[in-house]
Amino acid sequence: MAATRKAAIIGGGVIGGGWAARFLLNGWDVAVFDPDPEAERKINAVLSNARLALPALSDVPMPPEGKLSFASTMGEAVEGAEYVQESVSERIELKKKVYAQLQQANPGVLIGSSTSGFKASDLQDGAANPANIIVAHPFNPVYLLPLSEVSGSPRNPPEVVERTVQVMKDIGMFPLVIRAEIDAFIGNRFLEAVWREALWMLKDGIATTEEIDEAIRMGFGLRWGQMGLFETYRIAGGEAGMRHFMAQFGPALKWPWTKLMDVPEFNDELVELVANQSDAESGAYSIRELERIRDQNLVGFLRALKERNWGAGKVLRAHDEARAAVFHAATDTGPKSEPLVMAHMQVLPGWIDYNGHMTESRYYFANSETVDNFLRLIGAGMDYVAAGHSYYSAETHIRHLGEAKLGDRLVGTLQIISADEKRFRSFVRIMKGDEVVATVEQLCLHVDMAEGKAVPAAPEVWAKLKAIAETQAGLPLPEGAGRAVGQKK
Ligand SMILES: NC(=O)C1=CN([C@@H]2O[C@H](COP(=O)(O)OP(=O)(O)OC[C@H]3O[C@@H](n4cnc5c(N)ncnc54)[C@H](O)[C@@H]3O)[C@@H](O)[C@H]2O)C=CC1
Ligand SMILES: C[N+](C)(C)CC(=O)CC(=O)[O-]
Repeated sequence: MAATRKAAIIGGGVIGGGWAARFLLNGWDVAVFDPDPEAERKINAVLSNARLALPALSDVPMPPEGKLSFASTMGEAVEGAEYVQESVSERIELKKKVYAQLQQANPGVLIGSSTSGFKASDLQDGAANPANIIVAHPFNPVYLLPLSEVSGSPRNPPEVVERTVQVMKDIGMFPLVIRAEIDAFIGNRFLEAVWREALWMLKDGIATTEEIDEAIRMGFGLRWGQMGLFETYRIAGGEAGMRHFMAQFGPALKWPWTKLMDVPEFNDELVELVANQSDAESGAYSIRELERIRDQNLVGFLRALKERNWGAGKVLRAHDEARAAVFHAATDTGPKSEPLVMAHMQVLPGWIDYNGHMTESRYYFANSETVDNFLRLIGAGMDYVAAGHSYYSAETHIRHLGEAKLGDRLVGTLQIISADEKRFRSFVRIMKGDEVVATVEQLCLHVDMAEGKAVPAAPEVWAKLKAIAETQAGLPLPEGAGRAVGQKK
């Protein structure tokens, strides 16, 4: 087992709480330092929401959750930490003071800042070790949205950028390295333009907060989340693509379509206008309720992207694959005279039914995971299928013996009861610790997929299957094997 990694989160507000949840749910220990006496309560509230949302994006077991602690000093928080995410309020003098204390306590530690707009050079000025301070700007909610804008200065050696990128990847984020230092990076420069336009429209009485939100969520907001700006406009150019789009809409750059050159005056009147309309639009919900609604919408959206291996969905798949490799490494790799450990699984949020238990179809899925890994082991994995042969299930009997609930970790073991060149009969136990929660007995036939009929397996596949069957031949017939539905014991 690899040693648990530790991150220190300095500042436990909206963003620090989100980072804490992402690190913890990815198996890191987290120490938070925040002088606010309410910080612990707030972080735990964010964490409860994150526990409902982030695991719902995963199709492989989550790593065991890391330990959360609240440090009484910054030195205590950063002790033994591999990485610090600074998330204190957006005031440069405060951030610099924090870096001085952190670097005094742990001079070599890598510090990523959540700043929404300060350049790395500005944050580094006057620091004892400027090379180790870099921007890692996230988007809210940090535990669901993968983007982290990694922005360094010439004072950051390439290894610091690379280490930051690696930490972000290790917690399932998409690190976007910004190639030139600019205020507010890419995301906020863009959002600021949209924000300014929206404030003008409010101030000029053109639209309400609700109407502006509807314009986004009923239309272009849905496009941006899956294709961004340029890919969307490329399609808007029709078959002639981007060039036609530019020819048609380029002249609009000179038309009065935007007020971006001006900034509305930021005064109490503007604040009241925005805040009152926002209360009228969304005040019926508490912030935590809105967060949960937002999270569940994002989970559905992200899962759709994951299904299609597109955009942010690609990042989710890659993160699953990296974690799956850890669990695959803990499965058996050869014959053994006891049931083979073939799959590690976790009851994830999407697996639960209205009774609060693992839903029926997931028992079949748990068997498939176990048998599919077994097929890979005997050389009948995806390459074999692509070459035209596969094992098809012909008969399956599931017995439900115990309960599996949200978060439970399950292991699938497989025993071969009988096998020949054309078929095998397997007996899978779905285990929760020492308890058998289900058994799945199955007959699989080896099939020529083009012919659609059972044929002998390739000699090398049969040799591996036979070796396992022979090694397990001395095992007693499992209790329950061969039972009919409803049969008395
Ligand atoms: N709220 C947002 O949407 C986003 C904010 N950010 C950035 O994240 C950072 C934090 O912002 P939020 O979480 O929104 O603010 P926040 O106001 O929710 O939290 C800031 C926290 O810092 C704590 N703090 C103040 N002085 C401290 C000190 N000396 N040591 C430790 N903690 C201290 C405060 O008690 C507070 O809990 C800012 O740099 C902000 O620009 C980045 C992305 C999005
Ligand atoms: C409003 N904001 C500048 C703090 C926003 C961000 O920095 C990113 C986000 O989550 O939109």
